[in-house]
Amino acid sequence: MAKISVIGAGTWGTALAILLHGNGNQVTIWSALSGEVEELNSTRVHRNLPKARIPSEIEITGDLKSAMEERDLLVLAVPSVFVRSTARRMREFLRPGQIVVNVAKGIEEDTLKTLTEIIEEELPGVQVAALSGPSHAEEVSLGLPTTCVAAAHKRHVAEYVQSLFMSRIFRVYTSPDLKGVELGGSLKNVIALAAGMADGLGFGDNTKAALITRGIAEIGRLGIEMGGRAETFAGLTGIGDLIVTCASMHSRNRRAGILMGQGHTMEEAMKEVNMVVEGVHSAKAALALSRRYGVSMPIVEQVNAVLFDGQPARESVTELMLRDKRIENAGMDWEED
Ligand SMILES: NC(=O)C1=CN([C@@H]2O[C@H](COP(=O)(O)OP(=O)(O)OC[C@H]3O[C@@H](n4cnc5c(N)ncnc54)[C@H](OP(=O)(O)O)[C@@H]3O)[C@@H](O)[C@H]2O)C=CC1
Ligand SMILES: O=C(CO)COP(=O)(O)O
Repeated sequence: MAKISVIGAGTWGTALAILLHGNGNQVTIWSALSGEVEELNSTRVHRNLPKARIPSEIEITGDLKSAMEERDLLVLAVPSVFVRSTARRMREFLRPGQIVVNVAKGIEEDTLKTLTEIIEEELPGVQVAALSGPSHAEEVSLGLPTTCVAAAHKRHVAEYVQSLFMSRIFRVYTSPDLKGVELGGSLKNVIALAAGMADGLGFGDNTKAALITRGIAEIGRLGIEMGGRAETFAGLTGIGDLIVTCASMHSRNRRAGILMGQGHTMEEAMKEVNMVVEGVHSAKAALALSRRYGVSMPIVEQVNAVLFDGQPARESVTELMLRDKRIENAGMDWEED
């Protein structure tokens, strides 16, 4: 049995806390918000997971010091925009040997850093990992079979995280490709916004398949240029997570995209979804990275135009359809005629 604290009491943090408790670990949930601590302590149910009871053995606290004391593993589950500030708050309580596993998906807009890079910067010397994959909290909390990947620079860190999360309903693979795993998990949210917009516009399965396929091509092009491995983008944290996020009604990004496709503004869509829509926070970073690395990302460009330049989603589709004619795979060509 390990002692684990989940730092962040959102939908995902809560679902993972219940899973880790079910695996026989001693689990604490910490929230930055005192109202949330009180609500969860009194109801023992997260508002977005109404069918999943939080067992009474899980302590829920707003005291970060006590939540970090003598813990083997710290699961960082706050939205990406709070990762830096939360890691900074954790610095004075972190002890040697404690492992931090990040489960949020995003890229910092100002620095273009991945979330584990931010954690390493704020918590020097920490052993860090990322857990990612096609995994909606709503389904994990119901015990529906799910697969994820634990990625870390060090094999023993990845295998430790694997051993704690792995269960009958939650299969965990390991990967040394931390960069690729994190990029796949954050960039797919931007493409999922586009898939939602297509749904909101009333387009069909052909359009969805096109966005998923061309979307993973964009993600892979950038990810490989940044040092990620091609195999990772063909795996659970790449195409796997992209498929679930573009197809599932649980997806916050897809739902926000649907609303925008129906004509709502980005602000209206985020308010209506009322949970973190990470693609909106990662879209500018994705575009900036595509320019920094000289990689073409036409879907990401169009999502940015809709989000930030007021371009109607329907116009973006036309722009994508009428781009210059090209070969499907730039790495492939004919012998000269
Ligand atoms: N939900 C899912 O299925 C999955 C989510 N993820 C990732 O996990 C991360 C968290 O998502 P999720 O749990 O769904 O998000 P939610 O929207 O459910 O929860 C966000 C949480 O952040 C809290 N919060 C608000 N302000 C702060 C602050 N200053 N510091 C720290 N926390 C704060 C919110 O409190 P309040 O509600 O009171 O505002 C809320 O508890 C995201 O990066 C997401 O992409 C990854 C895989 C699956
Ligand atoms: O990352 C996720 C599933 O793997 C969650 O996606 P959404 O944030 O779009 O719900």
